[in-house]
Amino acid sequence: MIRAIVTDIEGTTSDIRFVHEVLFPYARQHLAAFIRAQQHQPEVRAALDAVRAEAQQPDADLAALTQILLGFMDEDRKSTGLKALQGMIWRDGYVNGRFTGHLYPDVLPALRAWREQGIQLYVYSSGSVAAQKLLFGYSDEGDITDLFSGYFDTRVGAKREVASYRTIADQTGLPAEQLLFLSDIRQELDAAAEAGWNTVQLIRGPADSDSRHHPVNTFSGVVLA
Ligand SMILES: CSCCC(=O)C(=O)COP(=O)(O)O
Ligand SMILES: [Mg+2]
Repeated sequence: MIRAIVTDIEGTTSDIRFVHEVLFPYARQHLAAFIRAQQHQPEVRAALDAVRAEAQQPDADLAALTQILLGFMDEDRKSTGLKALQGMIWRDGYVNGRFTGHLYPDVLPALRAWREQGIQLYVYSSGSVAAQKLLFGYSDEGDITDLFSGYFDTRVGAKREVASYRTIADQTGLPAEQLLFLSDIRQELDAAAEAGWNTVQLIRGPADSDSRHHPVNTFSGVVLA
């Protein structure tokens, strides 16, 4: 019996185009000015140090860091330091009404129905936990963060690593067979399945013929065993 559902964001609850055509360009546009202005804030300093370590450039100055971060963005690298900075930059965009977090129309009714059935809901995304809370806090449908019991990001590990799903299971306090992961990416679902989780693949675009995961086009197609 499924007792908790963990959902991915990009391509699952929300359109990839919102992330790649709205969020990522906004972060790119504001990156240099943001790190120049906020470099002494402890959480910004920590993220910049993490980027220096990841890039193996311990002495990188702000100009070098900006180039490193733009390169990480170009390769859509799921760098924890980059993701932390993107989340901080997006805050202004959400708060000032420049954009709202995209939600497919089938998502909110399903999340509400699952909560009414007593199922716990969690988020697992490469976007930082702060960025996840912003997307759902300033979503197209308003603030829906009260639906979620917790949020996980790459600090528990990468989404294609089996160990990440074992860590999340430990943190929910539930056995793997009572957990369901929703994602559009086959390799993430493979890792979750190897950790013993149930999986369902969201197919918001073209079919994935190589996948062994149960495919659905919308959250309303998710059937809980
Ligand atoms: C929190 S929304 C931004 C998502 C993001 O930065 C990203 O890299 C997409 O990651 P996901 O794991 O949701 O595919
Ligand atoms: Mg995804």
